[in-house]
Amino acid sequence: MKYTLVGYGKMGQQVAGIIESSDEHEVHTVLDVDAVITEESFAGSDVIIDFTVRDAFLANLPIMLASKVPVVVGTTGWDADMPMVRQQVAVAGASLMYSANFSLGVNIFLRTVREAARMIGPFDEFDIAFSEQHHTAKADFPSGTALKAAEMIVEVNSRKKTIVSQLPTEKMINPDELQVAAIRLGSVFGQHSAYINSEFDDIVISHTARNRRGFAGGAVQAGKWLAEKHVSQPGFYTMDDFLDEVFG
Ligand SMILES: NC(=O)C1=CN([C@@H]2O[C@H](COP(=O)(O)OP(=O)(O)OC[C@H]3O[C@@H](n4cnc5c(N)ncnc54)[C@H](OP(=O)(O)O)[C@@H]3O)[C@@H](O)[C@H]2O)C=CC1
Ligand SMILES: O=C(O)C1=N[C@H](C(=O)O)C[C@H](O)C1
Repeated sequence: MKYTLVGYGKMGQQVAGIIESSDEHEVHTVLDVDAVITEESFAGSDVIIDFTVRDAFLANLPIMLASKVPVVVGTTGWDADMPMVRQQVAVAGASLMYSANFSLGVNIFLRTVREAARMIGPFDEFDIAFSEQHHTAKADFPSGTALKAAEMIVEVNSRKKTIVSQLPTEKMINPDELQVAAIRLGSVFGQHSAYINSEFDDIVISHTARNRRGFAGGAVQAGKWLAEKHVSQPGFYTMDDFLDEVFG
C-alpha cells in the first residue's frame, strides 16, 4: 500500500517510521508545510494520511477529495466543521476516515468510559467529569479525544446534557454540565481520565500514551481498511466503523 503523508511534524514522522518498518507498505510522497499541493500530488498513491492543523486540513480537503484517493484524517480541532466536511465527502463521492485518536488502547479506554457512564446513569448519587493532559505544543484545546469522550458520556448519561471546558470565575457548575478540563504540561504524549464520584466511591478510568507509536500504527491500519472499503462503499467513516468490524 502506498501512502502520501500530508504534514511531517511529530505524527507525520511517526507514521513514516511505522510504514518504513513494514514489508507491506511504502511512503509514496511527503507533503509538508512548504509543498504546493495539487490533485496530481496524490497520483499513484493508495491512501493519504493527514496530520497537520485545522486550517491546513480544511484548505487541502477539496484537493484531497478531488484526487479520489481515500483520506485518513488524524488532525483535530475541526469538530465544528464536521457537517460541512461530511457534505464535501459525499458530494465528491470520496472516502474519508476521521478519528481524534487512532490508538487501539485509547479506543478500548473510550468504550470503557462510555460503559461506566451508562451504568451510573440511573443513580443520582454518581457524578462524572473528564480531564486531559498534553504537551505544550498542542494547538487545540480541549483535545479531540476528550471531546469525543464527552460526547459519548452525554449520549449515554441523561443527567449530563452539555459539555463545559471553561468555567466562569463566579459561577458554580450545574449538575447537568459535564466538565472537561485540560492541562498543558511539558512533553506529555496524551493522558485522558474519567472521574466518577459518589459519597462512597471514587472511580478513575485513565489512559496514558507511552509514546506516539500507538496513534501512528492505528492510522496506518485504518488507511489499509479505508482503501479496501473505498472500492465498494465510498463514504465518511470513523474509527468506530473500523473497530466495530475488528471487535465484532
Ligand atoms: N488522531 C490521532 O490519533 C492523533 C491526532 N493528533 C493530531 O494531529 C495533528 C498534528 O499533530 P502533531 O504531528 O503532533 O503536530 P505537529 O505540529 O508536530 O505537526 C504538524 C505538521 O503539519 C505541518 N503543516 C502545517 N500546515 C501545513 C500544510 N498546509 N500542509 C502540509 N503540512 C502542514 C506543520 O508544519 P509547521 O510546523 O512548519 O507549520 C507540521 O510539520 C494535531 O491536530 C493533533 O491534535 C496527534 C496525535 C494523535
Ligand atoms: O496533539 C496531540 O499530541 C494529540 N492529539 C490528539 C487529540 O487531540 O485528542 C490525540 C492524542 O491525545 C495526542
